Amino acid sequence: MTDNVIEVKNLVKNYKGAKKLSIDNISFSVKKGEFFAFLGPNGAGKTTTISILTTTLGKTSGIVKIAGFDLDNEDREIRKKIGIIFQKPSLDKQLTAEENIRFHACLYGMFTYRPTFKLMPKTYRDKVMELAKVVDIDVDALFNPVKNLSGGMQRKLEIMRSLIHTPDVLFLDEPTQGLDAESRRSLWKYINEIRDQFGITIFLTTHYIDEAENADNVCIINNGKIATCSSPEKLKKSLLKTQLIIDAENRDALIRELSELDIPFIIDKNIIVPYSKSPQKIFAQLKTELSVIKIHEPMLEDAYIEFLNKKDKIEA
Ligand SMILES: Nc1ncnc2c1ncn2[C@@H]1O[C@H](COP(=O)(O)OP(=O)(O)OP(=O)(O)O)[C@@H](O)[C@H]1O
Repeated sequence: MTDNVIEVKNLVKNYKGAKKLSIDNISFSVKKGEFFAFLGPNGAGKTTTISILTTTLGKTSGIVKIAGFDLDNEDREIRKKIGIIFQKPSLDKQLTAEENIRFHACLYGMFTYRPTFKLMPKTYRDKVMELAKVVDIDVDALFNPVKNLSGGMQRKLEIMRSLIHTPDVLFLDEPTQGLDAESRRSLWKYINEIRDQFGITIFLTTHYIDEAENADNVCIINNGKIATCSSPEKLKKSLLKTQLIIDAENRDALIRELSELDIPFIIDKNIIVPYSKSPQKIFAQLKTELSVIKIHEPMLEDAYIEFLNKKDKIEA
């Protein structure tokens, strides 16, 4: 038994009439409970991949398995195992928040439809209240038409709806697109809480690279091909050096000392000393009194940009 909840092998998508393959023979897997981020520039193939995995778009060839079910002949089972939050909200604005959830739950065959919340079974009512608490939607908002709710609230409601059938995998396609910084932060708070509480696997595509900083694994897709798959830490280590940012009142003396010690440095606003192991060794050698000491830890975004730049140079 494999503990992979998503397995993709040699996946190809050739849109009708397109000149090149949008997905060009990609393979990757995601373990149960993992937070997996799928990153790439515009047009790289993220939405195409996520649409195939969530059964909303047909593939040209390849094997896709979700929660042990084969996309080719078990797509109905797959739909029951996944929750989806799309780039564009897909709520019915005329209905109340709770009605949106109720229709969804009944569509999934979890409950028989009843015309009011009160007439729905207790298990449904309890689940709605439990999830409303997790995503911090108050009871009044639940029974309000969606059109009266803010963008952030609607996103929370979508999370609630995607979780009502307790999926194994939650697919998030650019979930924070169009949200302000505060709503982005609170949305992530709820997603993390959901991970902790339910152990759900998260498959994320995003333009905000910082949102993938805490991912267990990151795959970068470029021109329909997987460019690299790795943990954010490994990706950063393989591409970037940590930097020491230093300066001194007597800058000339510091520059002279670094040169004499053969320590590579860059003169910027301060003096940047790239290092790979420990900064201790560098400090131990310096006699000049320092006025600035900072350590710059590279962010995933730095590694991502470096990686795409390198690839462009190689391919040019
Ligand atoms: N319906 C379609 N017909 C033909 N080509 C398409 C279709 N949809 C997408 N493509 C092409 O497939 C490629 C991948 O597009 P896709 O939307 O999956 O990229 P993406 O990484 O999600 O981009 P973005 O971040 O801009 O949403 C692009 O070259 C795009 O032009």
